[in-house]
Amino acid sequence: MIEFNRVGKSYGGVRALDDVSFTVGAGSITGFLGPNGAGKSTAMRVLAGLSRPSSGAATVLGRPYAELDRPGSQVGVLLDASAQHPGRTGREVLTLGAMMLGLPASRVDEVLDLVGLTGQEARRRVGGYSLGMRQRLGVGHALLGRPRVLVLDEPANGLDPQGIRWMRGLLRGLAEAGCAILLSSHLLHEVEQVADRIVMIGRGRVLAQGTLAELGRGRSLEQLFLDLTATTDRSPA
Ligand SMILES: Nc1ncnc2c1ncn2[C@@H]1O[C@H](COP(=O)(O)OP(=O)(O)OP(=O)(O)O)[C@@H](O)[C@H]1O
Repeated sequence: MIEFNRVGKSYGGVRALDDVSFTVGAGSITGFLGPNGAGKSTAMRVLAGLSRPSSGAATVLGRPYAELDRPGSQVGVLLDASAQHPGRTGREVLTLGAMMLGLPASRVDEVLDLVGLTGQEARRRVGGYSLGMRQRLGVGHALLGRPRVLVLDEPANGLDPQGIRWMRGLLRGLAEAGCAILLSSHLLHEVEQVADRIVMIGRGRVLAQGTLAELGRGRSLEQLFLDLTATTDRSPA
């Protein structure tokens, strides 16, 4: 459902992605890991059509994002939970999103319920939201069109323990319903619990991919991460 095929991306002399290939299938959650500056957000931006690859191709449901019919209904994207207009209320953000997708207003209430934002919270301006509330709103925005593919950049960042548990249940439920989920996170313990597969990158290159059992061979995800990234610098060449 998600496919990176030899994707490269350069910014001037900086090689942010170098020959990146992996897939995410229906009904599975892939944890996308790597140190700061490894290229995770760049890869997700390329996948969501916000940035052009310098080489190779990233496709969703067999096509580049920009060529999808009604992409917002097929692919849910959360790249920056703080990107929402601070002057709008949570309900306004979701209502505008629903209008863009041609969805009934009732979907806004369903989504608020799904992400655990109360009616009172939804009436507040996003500028006054905590990071955790913004994450819930961002996930809700991504889920509006009941997409089959989800691309989430650090959605658990800023959530409290209850929020993290809620997110885990939500993502597992979506995957069980057939959704393909690409999830970046620095919360390794969380990824360990929720992801079926791991793709680890460093300096823009895929360092390892597979199930944790295949890759870890008894090591925790944290130890695997530290072992694999010990030999790579944080930033691209
Ligand atoms: N618009 C840009 N212009 C120039 N360089 C960029 C741009 N976007 C990203 N980079 C560089 O590309 C590299 C990869 O950055 P990216 O944000 O994708 O990493 P990341 O793995 O998401 O990091 P983090 O875990 O810190 O979010 C970094 O060296 C970054 O400085």
